Amino acid sequence: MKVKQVMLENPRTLHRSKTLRDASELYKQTKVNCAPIVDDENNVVGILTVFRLLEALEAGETFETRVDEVMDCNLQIIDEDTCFSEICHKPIDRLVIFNQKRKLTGVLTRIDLINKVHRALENTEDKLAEAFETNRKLGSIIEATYDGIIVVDHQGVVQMVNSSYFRLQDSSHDPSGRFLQEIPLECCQQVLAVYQEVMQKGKVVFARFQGKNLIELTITGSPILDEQNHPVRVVIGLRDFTELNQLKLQSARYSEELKSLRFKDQKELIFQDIAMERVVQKALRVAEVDSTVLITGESGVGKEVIARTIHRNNPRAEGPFIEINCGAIPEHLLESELFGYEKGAFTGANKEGKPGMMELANGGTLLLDEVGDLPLNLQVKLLRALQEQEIYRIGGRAPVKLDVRILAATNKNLEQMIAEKKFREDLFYRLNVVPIHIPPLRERKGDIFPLAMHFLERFNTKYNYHRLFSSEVFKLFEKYPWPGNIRELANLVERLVIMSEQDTIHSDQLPPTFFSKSVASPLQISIDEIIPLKEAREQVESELIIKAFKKYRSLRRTGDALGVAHSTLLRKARALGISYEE
Ligand SMILES: Nc1ncnc2c1ncn2[C@@H]1O[C@H](COP(=O)(O)OP(=O)(O)OP(=O)(O)O)[C@@H](O)[C@H]1O
Repeated sequence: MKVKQVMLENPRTLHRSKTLRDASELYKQTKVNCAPIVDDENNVVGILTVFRLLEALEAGETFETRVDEVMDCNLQIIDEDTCFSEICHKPIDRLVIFNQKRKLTGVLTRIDLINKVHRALENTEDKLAEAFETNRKLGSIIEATYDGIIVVDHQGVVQMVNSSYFRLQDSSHDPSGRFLQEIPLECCQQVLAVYQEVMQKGKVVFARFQGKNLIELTITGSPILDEQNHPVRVVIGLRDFTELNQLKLQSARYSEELKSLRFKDQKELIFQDIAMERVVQKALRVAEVDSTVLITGESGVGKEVIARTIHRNNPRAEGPFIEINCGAIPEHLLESELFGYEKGAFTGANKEGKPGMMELANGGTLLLDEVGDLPLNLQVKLLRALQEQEIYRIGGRAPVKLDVRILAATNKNLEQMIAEKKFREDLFYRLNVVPIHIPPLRERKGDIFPLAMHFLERFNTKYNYHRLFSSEVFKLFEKYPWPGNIRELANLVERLVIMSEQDTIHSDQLPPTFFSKSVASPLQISIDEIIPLKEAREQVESELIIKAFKKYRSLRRTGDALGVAHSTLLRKARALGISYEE
């Protein structure tokens, strides 16, 4: 502290001819207790303190006495930049302070000094209290930090640790005061290496530590530098990822459990065979994203069921699931069904116009079932819609934005159709982003029993029966090739439940196809002449359909017997020119 910081600045002076009365007036006015006395040239010639004035009065002087008669001439002259510690032993009453140009700038009196020191003390106390509070706050922040903290000095001695540190240490012993290499931590060597590197480089250093039992730490060393930028202390932070890893593991386990619960929750999706389990796993995986999926498999294997499973497990699950059967809608209506139309687009159109299935599926999923039956001109339009993510209604000019997840299903061999130029290759690749093939029921025999039981329970509940299958029935079920797949199985079980006269359903109630040779060996067809395969197929199909129509006289039962969906049956009959009356 310099003298100029504690002196009384620019004191009022008294001319040496002034009296003690003038001096006492000056003290009263300026509330000071001393005054430098100057001569005609304004040189300081003495100093008169209150104490000296009182002494003079006591000794018999009067208020009319001149100040230069009683002033103290033994002046102590000090430079204002002198350190206070150098002058504090001198008689303070008499200090007159000059600046470097020898100009009077202040006086130092005892009372002023006491006041100043008192104020400075008060100030220091406030600052100390502030520092104490900041220290306390910093301390509690360090304590509250989840990371373990070790502060190490430049000699490698631990100065302090926070309480989080003890989570990582095997014992509760405070390592403060010990050398860093002695701290009881599994990662002690790595901590030491970090400390040494920080001390060398004076920069922040990171390291990773992988211990036993999923223990994983990030070690950070940060230097505290002195004024010459040399590290004097190192703050080491230990961030523990162990719990995070455990949580990750736990959450992975939960999500696995959730997945298997979801498996079980697919009430409409019964499976036990490993082949089908793979299909379902693939479907659930692809459900997490929005890729286009092409589901293939024979009629009735469950393509639509898998499509619904994908939708239900997709973030779009709350959105609509719209299915359009491209094979069941007459060609001239299909376009307006798919894309919709504006009012007055064509004769017979709804006056208000109508949104198409693609538009209705916005925010959800669109299943293009029997996509192989899509006429070529619509294949082009569909491809454009999928690429542009927008459609035009028939007669509409403004595009409608699409946000639809597309699933397509078919029982046709699209690759063969491409070769025959009946299906566009570019559309095929656009749809076949993720292929899912569902094997026929005869190739996943493990599903026959659970499916049969599932349908038995469903129809028992529906019709309020308590039917059971005899064991021979299951044996025959397993041998049967199920050309109509699960649809055929479901229909058969429903029929057996209704038609059976007793609760146990025996094998003799099964249709003759279950006992025909064809089950064991392929059908014998006699061939008289060589004809093109396509023609032969059409002949066989048409004979079979006519025969089955005659026998069953019901579209549904005919379909069941031939193992095809009604829509497929109708389409085939139409294509072969077979008229059908129930
Ligand atoms: N795994 C399954 N669990 C329970 N029911 C199933 C399963 N797979 C299919 N089904 C049922 O079988 C019937 C036929 O299934 P789906 O319509 O999904 O077959 P598809 O392959 O789409 O047939 P198509 O090619 O004729 O359209 C439906 O009634 C469906 O509920």
